[in-house]
Amino acid sequence: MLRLEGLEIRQGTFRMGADMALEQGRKYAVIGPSGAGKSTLLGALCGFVPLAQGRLFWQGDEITDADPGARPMTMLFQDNNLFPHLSVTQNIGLGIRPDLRLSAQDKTRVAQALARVGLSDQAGKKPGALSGGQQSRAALARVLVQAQPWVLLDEPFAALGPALRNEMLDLVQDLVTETGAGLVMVTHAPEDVRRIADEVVFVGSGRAEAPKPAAELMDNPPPELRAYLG
Ligand SMILES: Nc1ncnc2c1ncn2[C@@H]1O[C@H](COP(=O)(O)OP(=O)(O)OP(=O)(O)O)[C@@H](O)[C@H]1O
Repeated sequence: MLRLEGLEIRQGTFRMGADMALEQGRKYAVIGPSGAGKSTLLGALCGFVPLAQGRLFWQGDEITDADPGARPMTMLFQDNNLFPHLSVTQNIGLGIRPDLRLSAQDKTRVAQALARVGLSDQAGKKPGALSGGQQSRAALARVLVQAQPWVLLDEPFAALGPALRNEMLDLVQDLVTETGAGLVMVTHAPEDVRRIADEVVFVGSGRAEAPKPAAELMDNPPPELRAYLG
């Protein structure tokens, strides 16, 4: 369990609070108006945004001040964070060892991850030579080799068309189910929530609300969420 205990997060004059527990293996969608603090919340979980107050626990161990690399999570951003001068294989290898000194076993893991996302035949290419969907697949393969208990996605597929976005969401869903990872995904699209999320964290009015079951909440949204959904 990932426990957010009395968090206060500040970015300049912006402030938000969060107090909740996220259960291992569940899929959470983070939704709310633009500027409400969704990305800030993910940044705070990953250690990119410092906490002004409160404590963060993973499986009972405090990780409030842990370096981003020492936390039990991988973050995937919209731009996929692929290095343009490295091949797809090397980009994925970075998820195992930043110096790319990979053992035979590591190389096998990279090849398996590439196969799992359907990119074996693109392994030697640079990211610039891949389509948008293939770049997303490469980024997901890197998430896969990192094998962290939590995967955090910040509007990862917003630049893709609807059919491709659904394909990627289904792939994410399959990958987290296969690996038992938990998922926290920021999205603006209610249909994404229905497609993938078990629970919803609504961010608004300076607070990230504790998670609520997705189907129930989307069928019967409270006033603030109803106003956001339009
Ligand atoms: N580096 C920063 N310095 C100062 N203020 C910041 C910084 N980053 C974000 N903010 C402010 O924090 C608030 C929350 O921003 P955040 O990006 O988390 O919102 P969001 O809900 O993810 O929005 P969107 O849906 O538009 O991506 C905003 O008011 C923003 O202006």
